[in-house]
Amino acid sequence: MSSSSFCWIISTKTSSSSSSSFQNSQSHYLCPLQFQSFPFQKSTLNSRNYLESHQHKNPKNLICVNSLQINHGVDQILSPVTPDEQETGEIEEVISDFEDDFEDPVPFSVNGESKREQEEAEEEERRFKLRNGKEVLAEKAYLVGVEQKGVKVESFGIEESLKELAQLADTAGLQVVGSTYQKAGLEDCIGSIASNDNIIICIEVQSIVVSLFCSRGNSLLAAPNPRTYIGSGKVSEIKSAIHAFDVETVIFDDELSPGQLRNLEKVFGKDVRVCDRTALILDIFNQRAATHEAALQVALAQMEYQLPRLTRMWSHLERQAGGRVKGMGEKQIEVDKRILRDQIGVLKKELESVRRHQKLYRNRRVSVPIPVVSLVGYTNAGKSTLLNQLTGANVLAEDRLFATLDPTTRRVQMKNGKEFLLTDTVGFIQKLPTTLVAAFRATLEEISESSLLVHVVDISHPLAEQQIDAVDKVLSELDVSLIPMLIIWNKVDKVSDPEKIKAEAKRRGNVVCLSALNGDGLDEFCNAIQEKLKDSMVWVEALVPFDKGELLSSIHQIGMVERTDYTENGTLVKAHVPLRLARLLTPMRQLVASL
Ligand SMILES: Nc1nc2c(ncn2[C@@H]2O[C@H](COP(=O)(O)OP(=O)(O)OP(=O)(O)O)[C@@H](O)[C@H]2O)c(=O)[nH]1
Ligand SMILES: [Mg+2]
Repeated sequence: MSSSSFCWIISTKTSSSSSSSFQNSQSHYLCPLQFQSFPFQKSTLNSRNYLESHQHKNPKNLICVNSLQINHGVDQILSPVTPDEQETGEIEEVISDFEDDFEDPVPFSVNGESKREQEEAEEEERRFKLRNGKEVLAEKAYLVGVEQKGVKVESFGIEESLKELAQLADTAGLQVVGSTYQKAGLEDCIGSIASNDNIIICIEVQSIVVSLFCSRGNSLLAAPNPRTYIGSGKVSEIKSAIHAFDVETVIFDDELSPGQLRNLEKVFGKDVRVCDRTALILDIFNQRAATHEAALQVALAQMEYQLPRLTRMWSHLERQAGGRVKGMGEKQIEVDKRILRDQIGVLKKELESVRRHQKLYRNRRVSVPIPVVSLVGYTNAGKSTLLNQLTGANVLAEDRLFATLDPTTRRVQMKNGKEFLLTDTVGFIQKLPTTLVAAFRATLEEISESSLLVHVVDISHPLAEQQIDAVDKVLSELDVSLIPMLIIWNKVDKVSDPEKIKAEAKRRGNVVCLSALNGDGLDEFCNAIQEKLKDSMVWVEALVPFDKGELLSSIHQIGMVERTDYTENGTLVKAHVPLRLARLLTPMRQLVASL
C-alpha cells in the first residue's frame, strides 16, 4: 500500500512552503507520501472536478471531505502509525470515520483511460440542454453565496439556498460546475500546514483518493463588501475556479448592487458573465412566459432591473477608444438609458391596455358569482397537479421550479353539485425579487380578488417550514391578509410516516393532508373548501319571484341553502351565499322584510 499512496498538495504558492512543511512532518505518518505541487489552485472547488479537469485519476475514485472537517480530517488521516498498522483494514477504518459525507467509491477501473473518455463524452452530452425547444450547449455556471455574521438565518441556510440556486440554474438551462460560499471560522482550520495559504490535499489510499480541501477565502464576512459583495480572498478563489472549470457565468445568491456587479465583472474578465439570483429568475421567467401579458411583464421587469446596471457600453467604448474616454462613455450611457426608459414607457402602456382587457374579462366572470379559490404556495409544491386532478385541466406540472407563470382558472364541481372556480398561479420562492413581485402584481391581483386562498405546502420537503415562511412573506406584501386561508399539506404519499403527518394536521386544525398526485384526500379537501367558503358567505333570507328561476338555481349551486318555502309571491330562501350573490339578492331581501 505504501507504494501506491501519494499526496497531492494544491497550493497557492509555487513550489510551496506548505508542501515542504507538510513533507517535513510526514515521515512518521501513514505511509511515505509522494508530493506533487500544483501552483495557484486557490479554491474550495469540488476536488473531484478539479482532479478531473487535470486528468489525474478516474475522478470516481475520489472521496471528498469538506472544508469543515479538515480539522480532524488532517489529524486522523495523517495520524502517526506503526508499520504494522499500515494494513488496509486500518486505513478503511480511518476513512469510514467520514462516511456520512463520502460518496460511494466506485472500484478503480483497470480500463481507466477509456472510462474517463467515455465520462468526458457523457459530460459533454449533458451540457446539451433543451431551451425553448432547441438544443443548446449549456453555459458552465459557478455559484456563490454569503452567510452574513449577525444576520439571523431566519429561513434557509446558506447551503440549502445554494442548492435551490443550483435548481434555478438548471431550470434556466445552465450547467453548474461548482459552488462556494463565505462563512465564519474556517481560517485556521488547517493550522500550521497552510497558515497563509489555500490548499487542497488529496491523499490516495489504495485505489481511493481522499481529498481534503480548504481555503482562506472562507473567512467570515461581517457585512457585504460594498465593492465586490464578497471578500478579496473569495474573489481570488472564484477567479481560480473560473480558470479551472472554464466557467462562463458566475451567479450570486443575493441581489448585487450595480456597482458590485460592475466591479466583479472587471475582476473576473470580459468573458465571464456575472449575475445574481434576481437576473436568473428573470431569465427563467423570460424563457417560460407563454402569454402576451406574461411576456410583457417579464420584459418590463428585466428592463427595470437593467436600467441602473447598464455597464457593457462603458467597457465596449473604452476598448474601442483604447482607454477610458470619460465624456464619450458618459454620453453613450445616458443615450442608452434614455432608450431603455422610452422602451419601458412603451411597455407599460401596452401592459396597461392588456390589463384593461383582462379586467373586463374578469368582471364578466364576476357577473356569474361563483366563489373564486386561489392556489398559492412555494414553487414546485404541487399547485398545478392539484388543479389538474380536480378539474381534469392540462396545466403543465413538472418537477421544476416555476413551471407555471400564467394564471389558469377552472370550474370545480364537487360531488354534491356545488361549484367553485379554482385559480392556479405563479409559485413563490425565498428572496423573491421585489421588482418581480411588482411586475407580477397584476397577475397576483387574481389572488386578492378571491374568496379563499389555499396555501399548498410540499410537506415532504425538508425545508417545508421555511417555504411556508417565505410564502407568508410574499403574501404579506400582497395585502391579502383579510382573505380566509386553508392550508394543504400536499405530497403525503412521499413522507416516511404519513400517519404521523396526518395526526399532526388534525391536531393543528385548518390543515388538510392530501396527495394531489394520486388523489388521496381530495374529498376532505372539497369538504374543507365548502366549510371555509361558508365562513366567508353572508346569511340571507330572500323572497325570489318565480320569474327569477336562474337566481334560485345560482343560490342552490354556489350557496348553502338551509330552507326553502314556496309562497304565492315566490320562493322564500334562507341560505349562506357569497357576498356578490347577496348583493344581487338585495331587492328580494327587502321583500322579506316587508312580509
Ligand atoms: N409524490 C408526489 N408528487 C407530487 C404531488 N403533487 C405534485 N407532485 C409533483 O411535484 C412536482 C411539481 O408539481 P407542480 O404541480 O408542477 O407544482 P407547482 O406548485 O405547480 O409548481 P410551480 O408551477 O413551479 O409553482 C411534479 O413533478 C409533480 O408530479 C404529490 O401529491 N405527490
Ligand atoms: Mg404550477
